[in-house]
Amino acid sequence: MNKTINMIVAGPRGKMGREALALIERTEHFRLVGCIDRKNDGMNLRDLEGMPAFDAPIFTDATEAFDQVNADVLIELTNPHAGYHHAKQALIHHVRPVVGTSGFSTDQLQELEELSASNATGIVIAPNFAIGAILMMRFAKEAAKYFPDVEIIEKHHDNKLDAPSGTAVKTAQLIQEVREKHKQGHPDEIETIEGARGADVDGMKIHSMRLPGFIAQQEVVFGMSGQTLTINHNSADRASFMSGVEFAVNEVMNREDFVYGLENLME
Ligand SMILES: NC(=O)C1=CN([C@@H]2O[C@H](COP(=O)(O)OP(=O)(O)OC[C@H]3O[C@@H](n4cnc5c(N)ncnc54)[C@H](OP(=O)(O)O)[C@@H]3O)[C@@H](O)[C@H]2O)C=CC1
Ligand SMILES: O=C(O)C1=N[C@H](C(=O)O)C[C@H](O)C1
Repeated sequence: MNKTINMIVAGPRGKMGREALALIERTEHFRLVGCIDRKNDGMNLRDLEGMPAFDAPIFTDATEAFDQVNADVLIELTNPHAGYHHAKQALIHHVRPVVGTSGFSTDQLQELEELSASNATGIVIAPNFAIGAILMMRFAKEAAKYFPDVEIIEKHHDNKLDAPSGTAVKTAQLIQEVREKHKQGHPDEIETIEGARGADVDGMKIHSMRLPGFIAQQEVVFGMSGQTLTINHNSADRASFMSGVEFAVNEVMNREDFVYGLENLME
């Protein structure tokens, strides 16, 4: 039998937070001990339509939450500003964060890595929890060894705060490990409208679409003379992320280090 894992969820009323609460409810050894929300308007989680009936306390202050509740893991699903603060407070209190929130800067990631080391507390930051997205990134890295010209097109719902997506940034970083820096396209190309060629990472391009109707989709398009190769991943619902959240929570319990990307926890 698995040991019970006590959890705090940050962002419980959000689209991902709600899925995380449902995951906790259906997983025998997961237990919700608290939530961190932006506001506490007296509304209990059980008052919200479609939410599992938990009695866990809701905190608006992360420090207070970690001081008052005995938690093993923080599931962080808010926004880059709040998420960074929550993850930091969790590490300071020796609570292991599992972070889905995207949009952290390189400096913030480094600070969290240092804090994880100085507190000997594990943290998993997953730019994408969906197994298909992890495989898309792995296949893209493999393909980049043979196709050095590549552009990433990510498509998300129009409530997304960060661009490019965490997944696109991570994909570009994995490709960077095998691709030599070089400028793509015509050497003399000019943008007649600024931004037309997208964001630039060592000469490869990232394009971010934001439209209602999308949840999360990414295409990694490779090209060489006479052929193109497209690797496409689509999350059609947010439940697609939850097996990855479950996996990360179980794994982080055995870690005392900083892990950036679920692929680092897979064989
Ligand atoms: N790694 C992955 O696989 C995935 C990651 N994500 C990422 O997860 C994050 C959440 O996404 P999503 O659920 O779609 O976003 P939502 O906007 O639906 O939810 C975010 C929630 O966080 C709350 N919130 C905002 N500020 C704070 C705060 N200071 N303290 C506590 N709660 C706060 C919001 O409250 P309010 O509405 O009142 O502001 C809202 O309920 C994003 O960064 C997204 O990119 C999303 C999908 C998959
Ligand atoms: O905001 C989202 O929705 C998503 N965010 C993550 C990202 O930035 O890559 C993961 C997934 O794409 C959904």
